[in-house]
Amino acid sequence: MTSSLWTHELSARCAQSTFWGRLKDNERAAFANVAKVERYKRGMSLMNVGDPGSWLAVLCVGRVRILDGTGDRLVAIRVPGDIVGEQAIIDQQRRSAVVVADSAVRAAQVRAKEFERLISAMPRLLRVVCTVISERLREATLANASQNDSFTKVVRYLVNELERGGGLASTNSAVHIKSQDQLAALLGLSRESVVRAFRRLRDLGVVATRNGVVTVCDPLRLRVLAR
Ligand SMILES: Nc1ncnc2c1ncn2[C@@H]1O[C@@H]2COP(=O)(O)O[C@H]2[C@H]1O
Repeated sequence: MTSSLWTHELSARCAQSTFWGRLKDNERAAFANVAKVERYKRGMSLMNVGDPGSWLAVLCVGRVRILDGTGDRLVAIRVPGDIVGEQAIIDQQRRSAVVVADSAVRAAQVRAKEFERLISAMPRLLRVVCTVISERLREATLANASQNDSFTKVVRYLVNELERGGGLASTNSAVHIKSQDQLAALLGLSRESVVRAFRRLRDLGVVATRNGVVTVCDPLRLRVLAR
């Protein structure tokens, strides 16, 4: 695949909140210029905990699971436009997690040295990497603080409803709730905590709410928040 083809397709499809979605055209072109697209079959490992990190990648096609050191716990799911393997390049430590292809994957890989050159020439790239890492930290803080609290209950309720309807994988699936009062009663929560949970989910860009219909805009992120 020529670089102009994959960059064009990825730019058209990826979410604005991803690493690639945040880049300017000239930054995308510079990245693509030094990247090599590699293919992985479902189940193949891209990275293992403890490996030295000599490259990072932007996912072009497919999705990957991020698993913790035991290889058992799902930490995150990354989708086209997301960057993986950036931590070992930034802090020059070993790989922090296992990265496994969850489908057929294509990833545009850039070697550490090339990436160093890119960020020297285009320092904003480093800021974009920092933004992505900062968002991840925020999510982790939120997930930690909210284990088994009202937020998690609301998130898990939405995940269950989507799974029942078979819609977890697709974006913009709808969950119908009669009212926030009734949902609060169903989950044994106060109305205020349900309102707060939906506000957080809207702020994170995970759901939109309107007239008793909850539209799940980012089902993968919802799944990760439910863990
Ligand atoms: N909590 C997380 N959320 C999303 N991605 C992660 C998380 N932890 C590790 N990763 C990714 O998994 C990669 C494993 O290799 P690195 O440590 O180089 O870089 C890591 C990140 O790109």
